[in-house]
Amino acid sequence: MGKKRGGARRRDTGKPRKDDESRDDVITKIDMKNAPLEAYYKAQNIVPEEEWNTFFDALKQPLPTTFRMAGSRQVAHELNHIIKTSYVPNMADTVFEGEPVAAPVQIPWYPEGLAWQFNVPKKVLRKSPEFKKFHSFLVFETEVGNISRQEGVSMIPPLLLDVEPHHYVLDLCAAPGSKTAQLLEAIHREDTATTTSVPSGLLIANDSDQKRTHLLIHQSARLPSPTFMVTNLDASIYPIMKLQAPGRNKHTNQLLFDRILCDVPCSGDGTLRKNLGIWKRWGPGDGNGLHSLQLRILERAMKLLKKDGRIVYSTCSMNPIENEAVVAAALQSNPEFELIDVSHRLPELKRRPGLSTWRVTPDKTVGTLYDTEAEFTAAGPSAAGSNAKLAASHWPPANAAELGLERCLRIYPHLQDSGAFFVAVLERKSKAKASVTAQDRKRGAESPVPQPEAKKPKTDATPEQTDVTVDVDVEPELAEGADTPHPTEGSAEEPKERGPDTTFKENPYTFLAADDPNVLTCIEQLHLTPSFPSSNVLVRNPAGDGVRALYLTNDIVKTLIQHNDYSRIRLTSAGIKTFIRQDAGKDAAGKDAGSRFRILGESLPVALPFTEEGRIMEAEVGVLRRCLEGYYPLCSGFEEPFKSAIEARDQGCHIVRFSLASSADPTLSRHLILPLWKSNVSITLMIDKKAKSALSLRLFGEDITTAGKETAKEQQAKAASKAAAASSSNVTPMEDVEDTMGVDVEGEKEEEKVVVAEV
Ligand SMILES: C[S@@+](CC[C@H](N)C(=O)[O-])C[C@H]1O[C@@H](n2cnc3c(N)ncnc32)[C@H](O)[C@@H]1O
Repeated sequence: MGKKRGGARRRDTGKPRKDDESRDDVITKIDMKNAPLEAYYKAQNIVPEEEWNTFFDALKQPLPTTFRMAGSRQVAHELNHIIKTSYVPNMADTVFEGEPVAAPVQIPWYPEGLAWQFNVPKKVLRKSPEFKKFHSFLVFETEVGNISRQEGVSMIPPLLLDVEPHHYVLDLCAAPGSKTAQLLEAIHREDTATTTSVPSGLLIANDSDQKRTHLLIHQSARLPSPTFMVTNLDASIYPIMKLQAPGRNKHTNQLLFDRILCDVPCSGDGTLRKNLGIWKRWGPGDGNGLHSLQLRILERAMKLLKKDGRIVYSTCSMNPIENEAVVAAALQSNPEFELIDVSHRLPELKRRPGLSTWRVTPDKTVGTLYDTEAEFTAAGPSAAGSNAKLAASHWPPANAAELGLERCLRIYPHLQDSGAFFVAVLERKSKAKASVTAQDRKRGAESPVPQPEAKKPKTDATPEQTDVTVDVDVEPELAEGADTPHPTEGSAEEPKERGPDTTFKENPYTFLAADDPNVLTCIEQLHLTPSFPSSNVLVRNPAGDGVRALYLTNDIVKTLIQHNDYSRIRLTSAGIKTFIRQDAGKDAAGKDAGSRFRILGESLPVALPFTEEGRIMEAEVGVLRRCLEGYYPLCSGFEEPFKSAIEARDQGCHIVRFSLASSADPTLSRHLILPLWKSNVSITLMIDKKAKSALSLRLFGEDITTAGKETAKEQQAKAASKAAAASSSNVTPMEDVEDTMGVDVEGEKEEEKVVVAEV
């Protein structure tokens, strides 16, 4: 299950739970102090002096719970309407233990009012009937991917990246994937509630931590996409991939991106309100140490970007060494880039400009800070912490004032009751504009361009070697500060070419021929239309194994897989698992019915546009109710006309359009399309039990599923035994220290998700 966040906070009146005693993040309000942290940020003047106390007090307050509506736009608006018109009015006048409790409110700056926040103690969520009901709704809708719990400020970078469905997008440090999900939604903005579009774009989510890449795969399962790939590489040496040159069979181009998100690893002190352990362990060395990696990642992104492309660089740290210093150094060495003014974007988001001056300390007590590298060097070896590895790029460059650093966004907790965050939006300019910028910067730079001491990306000076001709415009690498040639698309350097990675243990990715018997069988059994992209079907089976699952990709994902060694790019996932072969059990005569392909429930929106309309069955909401109430309702038990219709169908996968016209809630879609599996005498809905519960709550206002009823019984029994134990020991039972919504983006998700149909 998902990691619990901020969950280890000790209650004001209670002692820590036994299992909390060994944890370093268990901390009370009284421990929320760190003298070096306070001295450091005061010295950086990150907020005006008169604002300091408000700012610092806000850092000690519990962070509100925030969430946004995810999934297709139609479902998002539908659920938002339900929250606004049903749940919020219901919670509006809640009084708990004599105190009024505020209902959730929409986050004012988030587009279309699709994000919310609330701040109530956990016991309110558990004990107030109004909040409890809302909490269940959130938990279930989060489980099925219609709601994403995400810190409010962390929603900003993808919004400013301006992703469109045709863009090639790279998320370099992506895990656990809350921003990746937003990027996927942007690529899929043309999707309807029932059907997934097949955008021409691409999203590669990368993380260097192999375990965390699996969180990305899990996260993306909530929005199945044929455009999606996951890689497991060090972002600072991310390789250039090859792709098919249009119309030239034996030629490849280098893959450059329209949009790159660098949400880099950072000290995380912007998350002090929820990661309380940071109060104990924060030191200036964290940011100093991360600076070089952050800079190498941003500079690598710059090499991978198309001309006129956009990079968003972000951290959840307030430290200028991890923020403005990184951006300034990267701009210095890549003069064709500039910071974009986004002051008109998200107008209700309260923000402060980026800093143009900051100070650096090698001393963990923050006793001395140095304004320039020269001052630090002059202090000599006797200065505290002088052996710290500091580079010129830690300090503001001489021409910092000309870099437009005030265009960066700094978000602080007291501005709108949020976490702290830093965002910079950079664009690679076209030649004419860039040469002016470069000349200006050259003139402005009084000192040599600062470079970090720490290791630089291991890059060759030559473009990528390929086994076929590389069809790209390659220009010499732009000299720092030079005013002559500017790199064009395709000029990125390539880290040393590596051979296949033998340590990489994933199964291979093999495209099947369009007339492969497995593809033809799948098309025939599921009645797919001729428009089905049968040449974009891949399998992940080791050679010789029978074909079980078929994955679907779009064209760009296919060409990338075909032109790049999957182990070299450490490709962990590509495309979307759409069809699966399933044993059909016995037929009516008791004979083995063989195996048949079925559509995975969560991938139905991908397959639906290719399904013959005439094969979709129609049913009333009563049929759905029975399918939710029992695991395997008998075909013979349904009312006509569905009874005869289902009995006439073969064993295997069928798609049903349920009419919700008679549903009491007018805000719901009028249709719901779901896959079911027919065995010899019964049927079952092919969605997981949590998706069934979410659907049941939405349609019937209660969880009528068998699993839901069993869980409710277990919970009642647990509560009764807790109460009995408490009354016998005369002690109030300790509240659980669970995450308020039970699940977050790191939570594990079961297989399939509910699909709500178009009105
Ligand atoms: C701030 S987190 C990213 C959060 C993520 N963007 C999200 O919104 O869910 C930073 C991530 O960078 C990864 N990371 C650390 N060093 C890296 C490197 N050299 N290359 C790629 N990823 C790296 C970490 O494993 C971590 O998952």
